[in-house]
Amino acid sequence: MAHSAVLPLTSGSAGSLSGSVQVPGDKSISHRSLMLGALALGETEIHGLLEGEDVLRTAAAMRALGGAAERGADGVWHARGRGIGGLIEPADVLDLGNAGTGTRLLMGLVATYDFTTFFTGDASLRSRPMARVAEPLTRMGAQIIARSKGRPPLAVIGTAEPLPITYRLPVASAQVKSAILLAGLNTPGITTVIEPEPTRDHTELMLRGFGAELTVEQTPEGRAVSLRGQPELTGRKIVVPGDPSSAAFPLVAALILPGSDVTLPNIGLNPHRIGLIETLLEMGADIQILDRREVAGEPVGDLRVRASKLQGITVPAERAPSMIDEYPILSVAAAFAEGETKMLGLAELRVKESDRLGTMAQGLAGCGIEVSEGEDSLTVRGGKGRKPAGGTTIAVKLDHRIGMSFLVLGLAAERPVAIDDGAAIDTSFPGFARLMNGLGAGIAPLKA
Ligand SMILES: O=C(O)C1=C[C@@H](OP(=O)(O)O)[C@@H](O)[C@H](O)C1
Ligand SMILES: C=C(OP(=O)(O)O)C(=O)O
Repeated sequence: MAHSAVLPLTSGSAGSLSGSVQVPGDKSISHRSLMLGALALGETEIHGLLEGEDVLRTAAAMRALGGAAERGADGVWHARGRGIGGLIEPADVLDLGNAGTGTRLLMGLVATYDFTTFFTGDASLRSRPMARVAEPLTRMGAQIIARSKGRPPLAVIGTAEPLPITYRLPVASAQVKSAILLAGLNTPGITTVIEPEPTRDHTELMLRGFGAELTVEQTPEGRAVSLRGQPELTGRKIVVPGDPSSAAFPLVAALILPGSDVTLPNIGLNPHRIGLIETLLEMGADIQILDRREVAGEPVGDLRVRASKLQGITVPAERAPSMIDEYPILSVAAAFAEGETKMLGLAELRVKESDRLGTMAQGLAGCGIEVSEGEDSLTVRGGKGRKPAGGTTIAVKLDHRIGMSFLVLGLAAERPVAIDDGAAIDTSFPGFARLMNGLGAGIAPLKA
């Protein structure tokens, strides 16, 4: 899996979008299903796995740790494990590419094994803070040696005698929560994570589904998740729903292109993931949720989206964990709304694949949009009856969500918008340009 070649893309003014398209599988659920499937005894069958670069790196890492994770000719993935305690020391460095989730969750998974694992990734991953995971894992007995500020490359020296901990999350992060719970799998006794602000709970749902004993309790300090260590996990069937964070791009494109009517079937609607839908509905979006159902333990539904007049609103800080990856595309929607949209509580955006607050503010300004960047907030002033000017090239800094956001903006701007490199889009949304063009968009390679 070599890092892909640079791929400049451009998107120009499109008419309306119409049709029905299935977005790829959920990235969070895909990582977790490979990890738990390659730990559990017996076979885990995974339908609809996201075959994006980030997830393929996790599959390779699980194989290096002694598990099995293979794609069948029919597109169904099969994982098989050696049971809790059965992982083996990888013979080489694990290269997780662009994936923060893969890296942080795997750091937890290997921390309670008596061996050493080395991690690295691309330039974006090597700039991301891992101390937030290293700190609780150290309390459990592991040692982590990293570059300054906890950045990769790093080594996790696992412990042969792990200690269960009770840990209160200092930042709202499903990745940190999950890393501790996964470390707790090979730890005797009860490991507890307390989260003052609830974050996505796919790890909890899936651990239970594989047979672990896990309880969730509301305490004065927050939501306390407790896992009994050394469970016997057994393989199961997993059906991965469409990723709501990927659906966000065609969804917002349909809202801002007059006359559009798009259906996005089979989208995950976990309550900890739908902050964007909630926000857009408050802004006046015409989004219908059809045929709500439960598939393999996760809520799912079909979204029908029609072009809408949007109004600016204030998005409260407490909503951030349920739409943390959606602020780049929300800020594009805000550029087409009447009035001001204020997004609060965004400090975590500074430590994603790029500093998403800075990258969005700069890019929107470059497209002629009035925007102001606070330390942990972003305010976008849209409307005034004019389309954003566009007509610029955005440096995406290896950030898939920045790339896709500006390509969506270009569809509805006065002049085309280009991105310097769309290769990173494959990390979470392979086939993005093809899918968007199938709905009527005009996204194409940028000719030199
Ligand atoms: O647990 C996960 O799968 C994820 C959690 C979020 O990160 P944080 O936990 O750092 O907020 C999110 O940004 C990321 O894309 C996926
Ligand atoms: C932040 C993201 O992913 P990760 O942390 O896994 O790199 C994302 O997909 O927007």
